[in-house]
Amino acid sequence: MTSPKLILASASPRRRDLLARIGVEPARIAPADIDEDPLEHELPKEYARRIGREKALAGASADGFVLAGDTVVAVGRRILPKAEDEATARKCLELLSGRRHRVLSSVALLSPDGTLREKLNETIVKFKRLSGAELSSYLASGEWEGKAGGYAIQGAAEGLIVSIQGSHSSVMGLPLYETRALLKSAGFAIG
Ligand SMILES: Cc1cn([C@H]2C[C@H](O)[C@@H](COP(=O)(O)OP(=O)(O)OP(=O)(O)O)O2)c(=O)[nH]c1=O
Repeated sequence: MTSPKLILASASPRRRDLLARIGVEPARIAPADIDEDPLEHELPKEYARRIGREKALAGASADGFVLAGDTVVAVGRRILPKAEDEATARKCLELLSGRRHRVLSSVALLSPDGTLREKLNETIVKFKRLSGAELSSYLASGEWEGKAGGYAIQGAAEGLIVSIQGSHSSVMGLPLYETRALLKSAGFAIG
């Protein structure tokens, strides 16, 4: 009998690269097309958990494990958007400048028998106070595009980050410690 395969329900190339670091190669990539709008009054942690879960459930498959995740940048109870344009990225970065914020990354794993397991990582990131020139130069890099909170730690933004308390992989999109633990507890063979 062949062991069940892994389906990654994510369009994010970063999640694929991060998984490869722990020796996991998905057999298939099947991005979930779900409504990612937060519910009214939904708290950031609840939102991250719900979206991770919904992505995994949308990819439900009888012949494999389905792995999904969601990364949310939050300031207090406020969920920052994914920056799709420069004005949104600027607003996010002005808000993050000189202060701490939370990055919440959920990971959800659906087993072939229908069992859903999930974990959430919370990491605190602190940005330096950004000067006008720093802000403009970061915006010109375009690295913020499609990123939650308008920055990508895996690029130039790391030069503007004073500290990170928690998990670097989580800020990038997939908390590897939690992901490995979930896969192990579900009985998925990790190399
Ligand atoms: C804060 C931060 C976010 N991000 C990215 C990770 C996620 O791709 C994105 C948050 O959006 P997500 O909805 O978590 O992921 P996605 O849209 O890329 O992929 P899919 O929904 O198909 O799984 O922001 C970084 O790459 N680096 C960072 O430092």
